[in-house]
Amino acid sequence: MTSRSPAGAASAVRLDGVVKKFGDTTAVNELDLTVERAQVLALLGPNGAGKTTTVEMCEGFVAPDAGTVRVLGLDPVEDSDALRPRIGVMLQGGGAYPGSKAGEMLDLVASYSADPIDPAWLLSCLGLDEARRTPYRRLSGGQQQRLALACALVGRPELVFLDEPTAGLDAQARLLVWELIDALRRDGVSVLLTTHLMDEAEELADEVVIIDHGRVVAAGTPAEVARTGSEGQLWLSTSAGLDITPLRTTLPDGFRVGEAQPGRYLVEGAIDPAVVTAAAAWCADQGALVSEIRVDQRSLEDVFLDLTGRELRG
Ligand SMILES: Nc1ncnc2c1ncn2[C@@H]1O[C@H](COP(=O)(O)OP(=O)(O)OP(=O)(O)O)[C@@H](O)[C@H]1O
Repeated sequence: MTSRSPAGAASAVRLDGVVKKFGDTTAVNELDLTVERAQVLALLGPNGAGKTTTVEMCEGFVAPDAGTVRVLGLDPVEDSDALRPRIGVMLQGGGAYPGSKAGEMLDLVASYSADPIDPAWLLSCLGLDEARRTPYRRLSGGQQQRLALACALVGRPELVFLDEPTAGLDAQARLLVWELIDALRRDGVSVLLTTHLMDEAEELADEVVIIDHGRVVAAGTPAEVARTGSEGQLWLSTSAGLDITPLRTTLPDGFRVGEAQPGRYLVEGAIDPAVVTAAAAWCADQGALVSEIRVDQRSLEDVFLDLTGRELRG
């Protein structure tokens, strides 16, 4: 991935050749990853792929065995005091005192920040007005999740780490969190999120990185990743009996072209905009009018399963 940060500004997150081992297990293996400023990057991978370990290294909770980790240009372990006020961390159920009330908890986290967002306003944004005086242990799972998000955001961070931010939320709360993440990006906040939900990555992420066994197996925009290594299909409906040789000759090696049914032509291969243009031009050259062009898209989930396998992970 190329650096697209403004001149002088470090990327929000940059990992180069990062390795982390736990005994015989290599959780993260020569990982390179960049989150640009004001970008949402979704880190995807099956269970045990190394997502949490990667994020924990960025947060400074775990030190890498090799390679470099830079967050807002700083070393998250060495420079943790300088970094802490500038980042937001959403912990899964962690760090809470079970007896303390939701409002008190958020007020406490806000008190650590020089310029916090108004906690009452944030609770209201996240639909937690009524939960303000509720002890943490009495909050529903979805309310605890939204409170964790509020705690990550109350200090106006430049960069937020969100670990499965919508896991266990109902459809309404999920939409609310998606809108909030989108608003953060518009405000220039960078977001590194992990998720198991492909539609969440497709909806929110500027960049998607799929990791498996601690290595990157695909990276790019959701649309780019959905095209990764995939065979696509282009269907053209037009006059029957056209000469397909010119189209075959125009397309690079590896494409298959045929008339599947009279007047319905199928092109198989790595379909991109240039292939669609070539197919339309081929029809025009033969004086044939196209009544329909359809590209069968593969989903991010199809590609994810192709790359990481379909068997269950422990
Ligand atoms: N503290 C630890 N001690 C020993 N092994 C660990 C430790 N933390 C992680 N691992 C191992 O490292 C590998 C990567 O784990 P990690 O939690 O980073 O994966 P993940 O992608 O976040 O998985 P999940 O989607 O299940 O949360 C796994 O094999 C895990 O068992």
